[in-house]
Amino acid sequence: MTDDSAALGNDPALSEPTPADPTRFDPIPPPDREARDAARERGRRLVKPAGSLGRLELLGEWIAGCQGACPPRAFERARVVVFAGDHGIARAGVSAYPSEVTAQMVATLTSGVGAVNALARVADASVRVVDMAVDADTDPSVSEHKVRRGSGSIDREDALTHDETLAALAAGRAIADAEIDAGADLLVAGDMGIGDTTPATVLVATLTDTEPVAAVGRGTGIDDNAWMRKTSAIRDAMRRTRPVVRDAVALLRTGGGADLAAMTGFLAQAAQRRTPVVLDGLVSTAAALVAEELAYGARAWWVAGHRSTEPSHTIALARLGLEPLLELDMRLGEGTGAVAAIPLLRGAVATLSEVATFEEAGVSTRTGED
Ligand SMILES: O=C(O)c1ccc[n+]([C@@H]2O[C@H](COP(=O)([O-])O)[C@@H](O)[C@H]2O)c1
Ligand SMILES: Cc1cc2nc[nH]c2cc1C
Repeated sequence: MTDDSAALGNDPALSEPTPADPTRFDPIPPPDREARDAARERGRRLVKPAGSLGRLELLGEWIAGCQGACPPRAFERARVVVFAGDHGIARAGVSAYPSEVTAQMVATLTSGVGAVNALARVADASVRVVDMAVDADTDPSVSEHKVRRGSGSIDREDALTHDETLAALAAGRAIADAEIDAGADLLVAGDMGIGDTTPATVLVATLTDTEPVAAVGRGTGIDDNAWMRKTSAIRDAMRRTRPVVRDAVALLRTGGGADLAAMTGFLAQAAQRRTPVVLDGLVSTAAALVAEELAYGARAWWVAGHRSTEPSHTIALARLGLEPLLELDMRLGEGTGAVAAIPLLRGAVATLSEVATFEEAGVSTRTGED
């Protein structure tokens, strides 16, 4: 949810499915200004002191703009897609956990017993897991879009080939299309991948020209020795990513991974299809930063669910101009921070649609007003 909302047209033809070239986007339409203004006006008439619901009011206005409707409708199908992948850089000792956890967690999340599954049930959202590059054989129900087993070790080689990068971007876009066509009206991109905070930090630090030491974080909870290895890995990877900073596809190829590329396509395509997204932590926000490079204006369709403890998450949010809804010191990924915020979005819709106006309730308005 950003403040700028330059008025472009509202042409439904812009909501086309993914074209043959996965890097090409039509101009991203902004959310509907009229519906947003109508929501602001309606908010003023509701039976409460003006502005007293604080940022919940802005959230409701943003949702009204995304839906092009005032009052906004209750979300009917909130959907979390968890993008899973392994990263060669994990072999450099940059995580507190071994790579095999990725495949094990894919099975856990698919069985519905992970943290994101529990939070999603509370938020009335459903969860889908997709294996983009897990370094193991996973269930065919999740591996339809798999690009490879493990992305390259970005300190010394590309994460992906050019064709794999395009395939992952296209997969993310196709997944967004399929979810929206199936009725999804609110999307979350979650992540699961041991080592993935290293490439995510590389993408953010490269795009924001940040020094590795200012961007590096503790990920799954690394000790000081692993922190030094991770900082060196980020530094080495950035030697390879800096020269391609202006080329989003080359950036994903050199410093990203198949999961990050798919999330990038997913987030940009959601905006192309006028579907609001709740961003999660560092990894989804790093992909969002790249998606904004590919599809300028996409950020107007995203709200930040929370602020993770990762320093580069704060850096990425600042660059996108997004203020997170929650600050709970979460650092799990999977989409958990985004899903934790969904009840706030539901509350913003409910207040705009269910609260009576002063007139309806027969309550006196502010002193000095007619
Ligand atoms: O989203 C975040 O901000 C976040 C912060 C720290 C860790 N994670 C999760 O932990 C894993 C990556 O941590 P690491 O230390 O292995 O790079 C990966 O599965 C992420 O989903 C996620
Ligand atoms: C157990 C576990 C679960 C996770 N979920 C997201 N990242 C994770 C990392 C670990 C280690």
